[in-house]
Amino acid sequence: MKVYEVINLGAKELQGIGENPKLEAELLLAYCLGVDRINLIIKREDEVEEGELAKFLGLLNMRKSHIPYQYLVKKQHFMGLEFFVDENVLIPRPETEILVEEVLKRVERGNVILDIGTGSGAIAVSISKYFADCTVYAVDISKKAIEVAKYNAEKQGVLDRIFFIESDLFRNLPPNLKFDFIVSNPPYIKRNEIELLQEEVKKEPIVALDGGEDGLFFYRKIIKEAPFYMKSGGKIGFEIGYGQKGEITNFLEKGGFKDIEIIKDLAGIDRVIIAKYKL
Ligand SMILES: C[S@@+](CC[C@H](N)C(=O)[O-])C[C@H]1O[C@@H](n2cnc3c(N)ncnc32)[C@H](O)[C@@H]1O
Repeated sequence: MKVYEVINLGAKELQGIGENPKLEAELLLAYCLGVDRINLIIKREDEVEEGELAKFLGLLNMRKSHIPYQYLVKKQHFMGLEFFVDENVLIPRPETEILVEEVLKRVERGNVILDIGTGSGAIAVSISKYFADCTVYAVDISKKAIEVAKYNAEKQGVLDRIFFIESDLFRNLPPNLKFDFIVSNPPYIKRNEIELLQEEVKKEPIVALDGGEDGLFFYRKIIKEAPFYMKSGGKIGFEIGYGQKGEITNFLEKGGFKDIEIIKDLAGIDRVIIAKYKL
């Protein structure tokens, strides 16, 4: 079969699975051929070798079982950078770029930043890449996520600027460390809503999704403990879920934070919250 025929077959097979079956078929085939998607145009009329076709059909089947294509092609773009992803980490989302952009607007030279729940390292690596003059600590409770994040940091040439620590929130941080900025995109799905999520999302690590009974477990806990780890005048920034602004604002106000700012995403949903600790 020729390249374009394989793409058409894939797109047909993926009808009703993803949002853009043709694009996904192209991405899967490009991965099997070891080329960028753009090269498929030049290769349109080329014959696909038997082994490559078998690999493609295997991936197609996996995609039909709702495994996100990013896990199959092992990558996702975030902040213009290519991140390796596998089933041990959440696939970085475009909404999270808003959090990174807002942090980048506020970070100052020499700042020490903490990323809680780093996953693929999307936030920590992007901050480090686009603002070299800072030190980043990145923690995650998942050892496998830390391995992925380290790999991504190395790929982007920022491994020497990020300290990766396997840790339950603040627990394993070096003593007496105080941060200028604490940033987190914590798990924020209500536990009883996880079952209702899209099949693809349910293939992502549960530890990256489960925000406890009310989805607010991590905000409550981080906001309560953060003051022990923040410099006076330091900032905290979270990605938040739909409808969570009110309660999280409340936690922040009660926790001694002020100058609370809310940033909406492109859909007009309150997506990022930033606040200052005292001073
Ligand atoms: C929503 S994901 C965010 C991943 C990544 N920061 C991003 O924005 O794409 C949440 C992350 O928090 C981590 N996590 C969950 N519980 C944790 C805990 N108690 N301490 C540290 N990290 C935790 C998960 O392993 C997961 O990687």
